[in-house]
Amino acid sequence: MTKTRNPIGWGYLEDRLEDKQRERILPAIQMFLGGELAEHRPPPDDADVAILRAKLTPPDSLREVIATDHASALLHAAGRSFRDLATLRAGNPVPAPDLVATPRDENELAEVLAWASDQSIAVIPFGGGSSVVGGVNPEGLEDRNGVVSLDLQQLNQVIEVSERDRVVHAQAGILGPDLDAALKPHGLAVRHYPQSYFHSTLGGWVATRGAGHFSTLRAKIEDRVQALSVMLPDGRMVETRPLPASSIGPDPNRLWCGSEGALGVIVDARLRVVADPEHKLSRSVAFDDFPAALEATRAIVQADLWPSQMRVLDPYENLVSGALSGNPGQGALMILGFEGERDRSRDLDDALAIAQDHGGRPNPPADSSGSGAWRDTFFRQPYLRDALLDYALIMDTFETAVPWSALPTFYHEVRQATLDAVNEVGGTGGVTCRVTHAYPDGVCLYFSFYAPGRHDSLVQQWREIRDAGADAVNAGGGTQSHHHAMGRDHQRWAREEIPAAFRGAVRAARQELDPRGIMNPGLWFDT
Ligand SMILES: Cc1cc2nc3c(=O)[nH]c(=O)nc-3n(C[C@H](O)[C@H](O)[C@H](O)COP(=O)(O)OP(=O)(O)OC[C@H]3O[C@@H](n4cnc5c(N)ncnc54)[C@H](O)[C@@H]3O)c2cc1C
Repeated sequence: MTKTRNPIGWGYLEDRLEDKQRERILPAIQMFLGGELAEHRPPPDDADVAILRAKLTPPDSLREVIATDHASALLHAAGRSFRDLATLRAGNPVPAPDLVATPRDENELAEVLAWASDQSIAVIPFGGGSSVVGGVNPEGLEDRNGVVSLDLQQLNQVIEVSERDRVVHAQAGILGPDLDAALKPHGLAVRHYPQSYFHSTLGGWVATRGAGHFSTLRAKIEDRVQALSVMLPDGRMVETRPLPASSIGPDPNRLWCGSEGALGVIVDARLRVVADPEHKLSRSVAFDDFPAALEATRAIVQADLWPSQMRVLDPYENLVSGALSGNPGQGALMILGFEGERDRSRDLDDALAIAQDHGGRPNPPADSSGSGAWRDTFFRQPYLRDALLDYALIMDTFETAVPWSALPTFYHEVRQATLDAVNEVGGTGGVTCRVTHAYPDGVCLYFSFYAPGRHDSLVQQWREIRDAGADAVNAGGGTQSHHHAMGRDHQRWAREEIPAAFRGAVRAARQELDPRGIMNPGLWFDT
């Protein structure tokens, strides 16, 4: 069955939470909130969401690949952050692309770019549209002659699977599950599972420097990019050489990893993949508190054990996510996963021993109260967020990374600043945190916050909380994003994070590759 993308919500319309599922969860939400939710207000009909756009006339030669209808423009008007979804429901006209181009091959892609260049029309590459940082939103582009959303979903072929090199070469618009399906017969897998796995693309992962399933070693997608093909706005193709490593100057792949559509269109990528693991093991470990669990995490990653997954929930996250699946957790919880071609039970035993040295209490292997329950909640969360938006619940996340030496102070300060803002805005609510990725020198902390909002001012309320969290991250020396990218939303803080000379170098690279400035303008250090 072909499913329909929800133009103003997460994922597919067919997979939305059913009323009875929502009703089952509401009491737990009310309990954690310690306050009342606003009245239920269903989302508007798509057709009633007003969009702002100019009228552009595409050349006849492109008519077959260009859509001008309201539904297409609406679907491409925003990513899928809380801000995006709340904005789409707010009742004000939303900036949208004037046209949506969906080229079917590289020739059509070149033609779209040539037309846009010629007419000084902004082009915003669009993979799955799951950006949570304002990466695909045509905002602040009123000075352009128009905006085209460049949907890459038709460039979705697997070009080659090299079993020998363990590399897949595929077009950028392919979705996560389709890439894995092509690898399965070869006994290979990407095993890159962002929470947006079903709705994000290879090109989007690379363009945002995303992260997924692996918590160590292969955490970031840029470490797995072997080579890229990028089309510049003048139609030139840049192809980097497939190499396992090189020291011939700065790495060209790294210029486009994280380029967020601003340095050309990633047309295809060669990605290092892994053998579909024969062995998978997981255990959860209970800790009295988060600092003890963090110390155990550090000791495990510094012991060269490289767990494939290492999620560490602070007590608030453990309580809330457990309760949503009917089993509230106490204290902090570490979820350890080891997978691979060989049996990794010895690594798991060593990691468990280290965890015990730090006060951890391993749960029995079959205990599903830890890992399984948490994973289910994780994948359903975006649909839950939509359902709770009907009650004006502010529910969002932000992620950062810091060195171990900044912890646990950084955690406490960012959490407290965010919690203060939550209480200021909603009168009640909560902030939770989990470790999602761990490195020998530091860790990625992923914060979630929730507060009761008001239907008429959700975006402003969200912004107050989000800004407080971002300010605290900045003050503590963390990055504004470990894997969600900069987008339009993080520019204010990114300016402080990135040295001025490097910002200048990026601007110069942009001038060289895109002299007319049509590629995703307004992003990065333009202003
Ligand atoms: C519920 C939810 C959960 C998420 N979980 C994760 C997670 O676990 N890990 C994670 O890393 N991210 C996560 N994200 C963020 C998002 O899914 C990632 O940033 C993802 O990599 C974006 O891929 P996409 O194909 O949807 O790209 P899009 O959202 O379409 O685009 C993202 C940016 O990349 C540019 N772009 C896209 N394709 C190309 C291309 N071919 N060439 C040049 N530029 C391009 C766009 O212009 C834009 O700036 C999540 C988002 C949501 C909504």
